Amino acid sequence: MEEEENDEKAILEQVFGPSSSSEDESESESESEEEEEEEKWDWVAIEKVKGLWICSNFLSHHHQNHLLSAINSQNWFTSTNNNQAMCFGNLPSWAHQLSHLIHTSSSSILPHHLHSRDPFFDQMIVNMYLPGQGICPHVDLLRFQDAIAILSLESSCVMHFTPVVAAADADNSNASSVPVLLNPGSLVLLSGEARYRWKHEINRNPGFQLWQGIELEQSRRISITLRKLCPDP
Ligand SMILES: O=C(O)CCC(=O)C(=O)O
Ligand SMILES: [Fe+2]
Repeated sequence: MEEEENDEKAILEQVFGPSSSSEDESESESESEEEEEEEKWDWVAIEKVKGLWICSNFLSHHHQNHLLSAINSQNWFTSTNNNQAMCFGNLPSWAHQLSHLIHTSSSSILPHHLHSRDPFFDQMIVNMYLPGQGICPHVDLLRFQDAIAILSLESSCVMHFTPVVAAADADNSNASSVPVLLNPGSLVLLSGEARYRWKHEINRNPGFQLWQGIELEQSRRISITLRKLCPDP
């Protein structure tokens, strides 16, 4: 167990630098200590959606900032008409290391046949959403294997999951929609039913981003989706 924790720490340091390094001058010592705490990953199963897990504290503020700097240095979103970047096969080193980190953290929640595949992920989409922008209900393409990870950065949002097979009573379809809060630094993992039998959606139109009755304030949101392609037929 202790060995596993050391392993996690080593990976985090490799990816983001030592957590004690204070690149952000405004970061106080007590905040750094808090972030050390945050490196313990708490996976929570979303009960109604089998195979859906969230870790709200997957990355500390410090590590989110490192990741955002790495994304910014790719210059993907400097032009206003570009809001998506895709990589196949050769992921940038920071994404490769993020994949490694997700792999390490998910050993107890993913079925063995998914956790043991190599490479764990070989495809990445980075999406940039301005306030009001989201993604329509969908199931990810079947060209991707099971087990999909989505990391959120910058702005919180609510992702809704709805069953692919709609409830017989159409009026009741809202009742079976399951909201999940994706805060910055959170990671969701979808496998099995969550990946194949539920659609996911982010509606950031005014009035739709409600969490516990309160409308979330929106700013730019960046997400990193990691998946693995199916082998060629
Ligand atoms: O941006 C997100 O959080 C979700 C992205 C997504 O579902 C997709 O690219 O298939
Ligand atoms: Fe998706």
